[in-house]
Amino acid sequence: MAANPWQRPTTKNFSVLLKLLPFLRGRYGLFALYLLSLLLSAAGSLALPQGARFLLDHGIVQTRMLLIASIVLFILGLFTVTARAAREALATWIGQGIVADLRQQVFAHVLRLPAPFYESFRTGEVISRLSSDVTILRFGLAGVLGGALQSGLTLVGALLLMVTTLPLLVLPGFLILPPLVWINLRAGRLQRHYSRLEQDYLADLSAHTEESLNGIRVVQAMTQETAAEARYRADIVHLLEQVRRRIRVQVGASLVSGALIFGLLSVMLYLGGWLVVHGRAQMGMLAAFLIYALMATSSLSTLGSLWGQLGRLAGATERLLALLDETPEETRASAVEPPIPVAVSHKNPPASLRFVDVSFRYPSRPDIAALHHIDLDVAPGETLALVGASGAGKSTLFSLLLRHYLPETGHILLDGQDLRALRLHELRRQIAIVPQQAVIFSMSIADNIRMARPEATEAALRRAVQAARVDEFAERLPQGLQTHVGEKGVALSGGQRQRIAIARALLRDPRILILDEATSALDAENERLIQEALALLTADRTTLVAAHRLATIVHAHRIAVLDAGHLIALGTHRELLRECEPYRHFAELQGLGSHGALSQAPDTEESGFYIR
Ligand SMILES: Nc1ncnc2c1ncn2[C@@H]1O[C@H](COP(=O)(O)OP(=O)(O)OP(=O)(O)O)[C@@H](O)[C@H]1O
Repeated sequence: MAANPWQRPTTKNFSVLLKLLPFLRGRYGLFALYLLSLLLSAAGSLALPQGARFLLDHGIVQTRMLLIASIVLFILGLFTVTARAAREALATWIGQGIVADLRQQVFAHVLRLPAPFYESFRTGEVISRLSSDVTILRFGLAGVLGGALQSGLTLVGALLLMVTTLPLLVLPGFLILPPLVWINLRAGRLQRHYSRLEQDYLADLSAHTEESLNGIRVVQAMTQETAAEARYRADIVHLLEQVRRRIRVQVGASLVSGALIFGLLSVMLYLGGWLVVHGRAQMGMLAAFLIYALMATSSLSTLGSLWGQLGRLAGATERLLALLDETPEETRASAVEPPIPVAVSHKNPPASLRFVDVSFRYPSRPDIAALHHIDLDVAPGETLALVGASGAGKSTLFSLLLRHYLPETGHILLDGQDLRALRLHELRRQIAIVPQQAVIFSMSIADNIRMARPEATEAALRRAVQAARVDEFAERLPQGLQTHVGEKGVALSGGQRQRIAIARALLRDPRILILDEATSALDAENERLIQEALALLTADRTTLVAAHRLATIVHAHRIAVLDAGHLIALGTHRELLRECEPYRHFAELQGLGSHGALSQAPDTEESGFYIR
């Protein structure tokens, strides 16, 4: 099962269901109608035995009376059936409406949860809550809560009528009530426990499904199908084990309760019959009493079995509401300082950036600092390259800039303003990133690009498409730019996906551009073409580029060398070749040493070169 215990909220009481009450807002009228139909249908059902009592006590002596009785029965039946149908329809409609609202609210909320949340919370778990827990609520809210209300009302009504009909016969009921309640409470608790485990295994199943299918190519390439299947099978076995236990408790409880209930009814029949034989009660009274007793006991056992399901419902509600309790990104940051709106226009000049003593550790790896006391100034319009071995901290710096995480110490300033003081939306509107692996959504190529700036004109889209060389492969597709690319863009090559990501950045026209190994998926020819597009893109805007291939960044204004989270040197390519041993070594490995591209690389006079 999943190792992280905080992902598994448990519930010992049902008060969590009360938290669904705010979702009734806007449905009060329907809910009042529902309560009315609930009352009327219960009243109708409880009135029927009175007819039987009347007929039995007075005997069927006249055909006229029989006719009236039949008509009354028909009208009462019709009334009850109508009220019941209205009750069920309203319960289902209100229940489904509440679940739809809740689901929508939870989805909107998880979309805004920050990177640290997704570090410790598997996406499969979130998906499971939005699917299987929602399903429990969808079927349970009307069925279980509605059923509980109806059975509770019928029980109270039937008990009252039993007391008013033959009060003496109610007394034996007190004998079996305590064991009956105890059995049902105990069974309910056990069922709740097993249901919770069942849900946990279902969540694991979802997480494993998601992981395996997301990485299907890797699973297949590494011939891990059998291992993935075995993991899945193990979850199913555990799941079925919980189902088996739950059924065992359910069957045991209903057998024992059934035996107690029918024992009680037999005693009541015997005692009631004795009263009739001795003239102390009438036949009709006894018949009505027994019908009410049957109604009361069957309501009681329905409530007993619903008790277990109520726990399931409470568990599912708690899981979904727990997601709503997670703090979204904007709130986290604005708690630090009040948000200050920033006017953004595409005509704005390039931004300046400052990293002041920035250190950071990932929440999931608190023992290792991914960045140590980084001090770095990036001038407006400057292209600053970040180089360093894998894991040096380049992408982490970008994540901090995008405020996926907040620095542990220090500040990042954009145009002199702390990122924490900016509204997240405003900050990210000013930045475009071309990541190492472009994420393509299942929609047309045009829409994939347009998501960077939905309001962009057709002409702007065309320009971005041409500059990023998307047109070269899009023209060969059946519907050109309108071609729907499959889930995650499986129909596209890595290079084609990257070109779409570059087109997105071009269309976004940001003040700050982040290129995180943007051309690593391209072949030499495409890389050359894209470099031209990137030159357009980086001109006149502040750019941060991470690259392993130095050839792609020798023309950057300055290059920052990172090593295990430390900024060890900063300068132009020439300066670094001269003064920075790790950089020289790096360059020589790539044939760019002092005899290579050095001579062509620019050497900005005031580069602010230093080595730490
Ligand atoms: N989500 C994460 N959780 C925990 N540690 C992480 C996470 N992402 C990166 N790290 C760690 O932080 C350090 C810096 O990683 P980062 O991804 O910033 O390196 P990088 O220089 O971008 O590497 P690459 O060139 O391979 O992309 C590494 O030690 C890495 O293992």
